[in-house]
Amino acid sequence: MTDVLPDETVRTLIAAARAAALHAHAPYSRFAVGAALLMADGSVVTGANVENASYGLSLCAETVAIATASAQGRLRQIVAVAVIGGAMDASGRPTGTTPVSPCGRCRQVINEAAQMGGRDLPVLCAAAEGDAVARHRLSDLLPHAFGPGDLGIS
Ligand SMILES: O=c1ccn([C@H]2C[C@H](O)[C@@H](CO)O2)c(=O)[nH]1
Repeated sequence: MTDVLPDETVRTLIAAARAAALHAHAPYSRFAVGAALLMADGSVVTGANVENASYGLSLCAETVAIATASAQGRLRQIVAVAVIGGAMDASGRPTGTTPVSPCGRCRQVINEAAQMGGRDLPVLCAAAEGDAVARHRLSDLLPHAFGPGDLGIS
């Protein structure tokens, strides 16, 4: 269990999420989101939002990152999540200084990784620019969650 993330780790994860957001496919909302997962071995897995012409089929950055970790057989090894986002400028770079918080569906997707990994994940919420970081725990963002334990799975 990662209790308190060192500031350097927080900065590294946010930088990775910002780099990932540059690959967002977000021509409809023009809101780029990047997510970075800290893995138990110290490596980082990232994702960016992938929108769709059928708007409701769009994939959030956090979900893309978690699916990538799962595809690598590492769903249980996620120890922290960072998310950043912001409105894209003309060149496609996310902008702004207001931290972004995971949407409700992403909180539930993060919860699957958290509960299967036996952790209460730190979720770091930052903006495209600036130093503001809101440090949450998943259990604060999604209290009383429905999860694998409700189906007898651990
Ligand atoms: O937690 C979130 C919230 C929103 N988005 C994306 C979805 C859509 O592409 C864009 C605007 O909602 O931001 C994410 O990637 N993660």
